Amino acid sequence: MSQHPLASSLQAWKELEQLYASKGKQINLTKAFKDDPKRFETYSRSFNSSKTDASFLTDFSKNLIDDEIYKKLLSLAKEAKVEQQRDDMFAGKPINSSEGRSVLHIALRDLPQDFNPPVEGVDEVKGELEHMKQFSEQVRNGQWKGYTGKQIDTIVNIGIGGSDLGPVMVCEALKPYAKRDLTAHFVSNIDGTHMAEALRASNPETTLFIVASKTFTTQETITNATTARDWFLKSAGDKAHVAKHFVALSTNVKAATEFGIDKANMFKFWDWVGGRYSLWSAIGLSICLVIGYNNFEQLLLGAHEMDLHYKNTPLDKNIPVLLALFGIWYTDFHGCQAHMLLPYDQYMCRFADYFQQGDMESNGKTITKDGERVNYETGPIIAGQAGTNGQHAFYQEIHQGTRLIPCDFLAPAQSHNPLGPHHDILISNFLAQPEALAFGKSEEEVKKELSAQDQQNSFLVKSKIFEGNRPTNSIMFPKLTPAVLGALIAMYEHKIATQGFIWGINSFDQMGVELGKVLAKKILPLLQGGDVSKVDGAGHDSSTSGLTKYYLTHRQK
Ligand SMILES: O=P(O)(O)OC[C@H]1O[C@H](O)[C@@H](O)[C@@H](O)[C@@H]1O
Repeated sequence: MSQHPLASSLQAWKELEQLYASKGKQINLTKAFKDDPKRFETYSRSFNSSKTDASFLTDFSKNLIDDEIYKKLLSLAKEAKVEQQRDDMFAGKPINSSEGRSVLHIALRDLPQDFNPPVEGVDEVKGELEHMKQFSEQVRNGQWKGYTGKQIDTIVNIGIGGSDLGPVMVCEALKPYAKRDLTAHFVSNIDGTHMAEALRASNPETTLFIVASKTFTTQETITNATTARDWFLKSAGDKAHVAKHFVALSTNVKAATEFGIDKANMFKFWDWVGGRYSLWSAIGLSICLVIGYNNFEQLLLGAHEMDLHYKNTPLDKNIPVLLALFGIWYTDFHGCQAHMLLPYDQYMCRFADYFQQGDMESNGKTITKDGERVNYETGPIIAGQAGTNGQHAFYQEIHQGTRLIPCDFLAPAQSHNPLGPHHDILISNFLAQPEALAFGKSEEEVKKELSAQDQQNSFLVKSKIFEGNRPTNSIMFPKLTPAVLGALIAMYEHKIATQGFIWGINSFDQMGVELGKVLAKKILPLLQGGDVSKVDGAGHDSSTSGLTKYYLTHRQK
């Protein structure tokens, strides 16, 4: 028997197809809630941690499920051997099979050493954390001085993808814990504008550049870092000063050394840390600098508590597993294409961007680990925005569009900025949207609100109807603390992993980002050569050649 069979060949999958056809698509949430006054109790789950302040409530009751479907989804997880695959991950087995690597971001936050996978490098985690602690404390308390003896007041994190999105998202989410007199810029894009704007706002005497790249070969990051170093040396002159102003976060010590970074200023991690799972590693240095090491440690500990929950909780109470299963129910049986992440917390405004990479780069795959092409959908399109901005932008389609778009709503009970009536108003929206999505507004209700004349206008009446039955998960936590954020991130990481386990795909490589990079490297010499007459013979299709010629004739001379 194959190790990673197509999910569609599993018995539970086939039974779910039948359940979808016989009743799944007709589940009516209004009726379901009326029939079962305890539906909220039945389908909500709590996460509590004894060692940190991380806790939250997840309400799954507004999903298009009944008891039979719910149980069948759990059987799907069992039959797909989710527990075995999860345990293999925690044990350090090389589950990233295309690259022959373990997947051990859980080891980066295993401070109490509960898992201790026997993999090379795991025993170095504590030492690297200690290095990050010492360095970040020196910078924050002003002991670390720039080349003219001044304290650092600006940091520029240079990285892209996983070496950017995590630090950006967390620094934004935990701003209430930030050292406010330390300005942090995050430069990712190869577009020179990104670096130019950061440099414009920085002083070479007081700026620390953090070059964050797992491979230390990424074109954007190396180009941006080189530009930053040139800019710095224009003022500092002597190359010896680079050591005070440039540090590297990488698994590639050799390439970082070649770039000119002092060994003492390198923070390393290991090939078993995926880029999009790396904020817990040295890649989190900018987070330590901004919020302080102790808060960073709380973030790790909160995530670790979620790791324990994922590892040790039976499937029917296992929050990441349930999120994964409901997601599969929509993606593969209801045919949903997208999934929205909607945090009602301004500080979480980059959360959906972060998990856009986390989910789409992990599960946007078509080939199972056995090399077969899947005959079902895998990872959904992830998007979202902080509430209530999204309500005034794209919620129209979620409420009344032709597509079913499942959403996760997240919100804190307490605000870091309790300002007049704001938080109650915010939360009233957080509560109202899932209610509106689930229960809608019937023709009868619409008519009651209209004048006798308007009631005759069938277009108007129909336009105001909300069909309802649009599924949501709601997640509430007391306050957005570092440990709560850590647990929430880990929860989604494990949701993504669980879905990948069920779909039989490898969620931990990213071969799909390679081809475009290779082609860009082939095209670049044509652009740098600047000879329009050479374009047609360069072996590109007529569209690429036509666009290249347009660029060469219109670009800056
Ligand atoms: O940290 P690096 O090596 O610079 O990679 C940056 C990014 O590059 C690619 O787009 C992918 O591999 C991402 O997963 C990664 O996060």
